[in-house]
Amino acid sequence: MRRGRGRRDLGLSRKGGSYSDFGDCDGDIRLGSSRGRRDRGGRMSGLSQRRGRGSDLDDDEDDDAGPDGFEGSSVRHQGGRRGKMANGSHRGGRSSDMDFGHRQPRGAKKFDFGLSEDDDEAGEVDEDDGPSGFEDDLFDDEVVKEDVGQITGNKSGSSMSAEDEPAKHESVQGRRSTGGGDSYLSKKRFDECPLSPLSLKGVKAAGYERMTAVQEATLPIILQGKDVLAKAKTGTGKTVAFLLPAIEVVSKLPPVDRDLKRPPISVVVVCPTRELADQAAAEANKLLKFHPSIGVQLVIGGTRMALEQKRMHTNPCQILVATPGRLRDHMENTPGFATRLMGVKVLILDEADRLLDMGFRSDIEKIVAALPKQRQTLLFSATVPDEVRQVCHIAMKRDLEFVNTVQEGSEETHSQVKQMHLIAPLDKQFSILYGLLTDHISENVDYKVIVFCTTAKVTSLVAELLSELKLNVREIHSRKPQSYRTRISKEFKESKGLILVSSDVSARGVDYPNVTLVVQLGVPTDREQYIHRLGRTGRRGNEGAGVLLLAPWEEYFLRSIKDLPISEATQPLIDLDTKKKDMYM
Ligand SMILES: Nc1ncnc2c1ncn2[C@@H]1O[C@H](COP(=O)(O)OP(=O)(O)OP(=O)(O)O)[C@@H](O)[C@H]1O
Repeated sequence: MRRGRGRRDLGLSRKGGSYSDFGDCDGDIRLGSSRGRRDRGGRMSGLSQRRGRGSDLDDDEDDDAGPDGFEGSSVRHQGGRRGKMANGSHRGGRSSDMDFGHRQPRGAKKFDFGLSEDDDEAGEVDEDDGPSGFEDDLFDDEVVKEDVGQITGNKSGSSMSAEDEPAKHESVQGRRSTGGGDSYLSKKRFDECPLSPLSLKGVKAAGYERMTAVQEATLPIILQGKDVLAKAKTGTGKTVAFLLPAIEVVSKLPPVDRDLKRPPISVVVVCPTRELADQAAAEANKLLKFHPSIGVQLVIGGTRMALEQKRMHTNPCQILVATPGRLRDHMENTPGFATRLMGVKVLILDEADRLLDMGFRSDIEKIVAALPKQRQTLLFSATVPDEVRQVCHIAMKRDLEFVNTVQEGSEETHSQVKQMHLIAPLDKQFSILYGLLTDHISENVDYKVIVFCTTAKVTSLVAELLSELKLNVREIHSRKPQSYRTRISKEFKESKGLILVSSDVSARGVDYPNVTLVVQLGVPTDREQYIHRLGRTGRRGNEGAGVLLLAPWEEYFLRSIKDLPISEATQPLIDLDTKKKDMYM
C-alpha cells in the first residue's frame, strides 16, 4: 500500500469529479451529533427519516431487516462504484465540513446524513421511562442512603458513594490481585472454591483455571446468598463471576418435574444489548457443559417472539438471558410466563449502567416487580455512576455488598492500553482515520480494530468509505438486521486482520478477543462510554491502544478524562490522492 508522507488533505475528489471533500452533497447535510435526538427535519438529501424504533418489543426480524431508509441511503453507489453522497447528486460546490457525528458549534456548516435518531441501541431503547415507585414500601430513599452509607463505609450515611468512598472489599482486592492492580488473574484457583464437581468440570473445560480478581472477590459472597453490586474493569471476567454462582444455585434446587405445565425459571440475566445477551448465554452454555439437566434460553429483540415462545414451551429452561424490552414482552404476552418467573431465585443485571442510560429503567422496574421479593440480586458494571446506585434502591436488598475491584487511586482503564487523543478539524478527520488505520495495519500483522462512530448512519458511511479505500471492513449497528449483526459479531470474534466500524452497540460488554486498536471517532456520550469503548481492547491482560479523535470544539471532553493516562498522538500523514489514483487507474 502506497502512502505518501506530507499531505494531509482529506481530498477524496474523484476522477470524474464525483465527490470532493465529501462536500458535494446536496445542500446542508449534517451528520447527527448529540445522542438522543429523535427527529430532525433538516434537509436530508433523499434520506428517508425513520423515527426511533422504540423498545425491542417491536423488534421483529422482518421489521429490522428491510430497507429502513438507511441501507443504501447514506452512500449509495450508483453507476458502478461511484461514490455518491445521500441522494447521489454531485453539485460542484465545496462544503466546508464533514461531520462524523460530532457536536457542532452553532452556525457551523454541517452535513446532515439524516441522523434523526441516533442509534442509541435504537432497537432496544424503551421510551417509556416513567417512575414506578416500586418497592417504596421496602426501600424509601432515606433508608437506602443510610444503609448504603454503611456499605461503603460512609458512616454519616449521607449518600452511597461508590466512587468517593473506599468500598468494603476494595482492600481485599488490593491484597489479592497480582501485579499491581491491573493483573488479569488472581492466584486463587476455581478448584479451591466450594463449587459443585460438575461446575468445576465445566470451568476446566472452558479453559479457566485461576480466577480473575472480580471472580475471586464476588464468588464467596454470592455463594452465601448475598446481593452484590460489583464494579470491575472491562474484560475482567464479570460474566463468569455472576453466572457460575447462579448455576450453583440452580444445581442445588430440586429437579424440575418434567410434567409441570409451567416449570419455574430460576435465574434471569438482563443484558442491555442483544450481542451481550447472546454472549452471556454462550458463556452459560459453556459452563453448563456437564450440567445436562440445566437449560439456558435466550430471549432478545430482533428475533421472532413466536419462535422463542415455542422454544420455551418445548424446552423449558431454568436460566433465562434476555434484553429488557423482550423480557417484558414475554411477561405481557406469553401465556404462563409470568407464573414461571415466580420461581426466580437470582436476578442479574449485567452492565447496569448501560441498562439505565439506554432508558431501560422503567423496564427494569417492571421486571423487578414481577419477580419474587425473596431472591438474590446481582448487579455488575464496569462503572458505577449515580444512576446505578439508584437502581440498587429498587432492585436490591438493603444489606447488599458493594465489591469494588478497581483499586482506589487507580484508573478505571487498563495500564497496558496506550491511550491517545487527536484534535483535528473535520475536513482532516477521515484522512487521519485512514492514516491511523494504515499505520496500525502495517505495524500489526494480526491487527483487529474497532472504529466507534456516534450514530448508525455515520457508522455505515465510514465503513463504506474505508471499504472503498480497500481496507478489510465490516460494519455493525442497530439499523442492521439482527441476523446480520450476529453473523458479523461472530466473524469479528473469530477473525484477525479486520476492522469493525461500529456504533455503540459494541461499546459495552462485547468480548471480542485480541482487539489491537480502538478508535473513537467523535466525542463519546460521557466518560463512562469512553471507558467502555476503550475496554474492547486490552482484555484478559492483553496489550492494546486507543485513539480518541475529536474536533476542536469537542476538546472540552478531555477534561472529563483528565485523570486517565491519555496523551496527544502524532498525526499520521497520509496522501489520499495517491491512494485514489491507485484505486481508479
Ligand atoms: N478465570 C478466567 N480465566 C481465563 N479467562 C477468563 C476467566 N474468566 C473470564 N475469562 C475470559 O475473559 C474474557 C472477558 O470476560 P467478560 O466478557 O466476562 O469480561 P467483562 O468483565 O464482563 O467485560 P466488560 O466489562 O467489557 O463486559 C472472556 O473471553 C472470558 O471467557
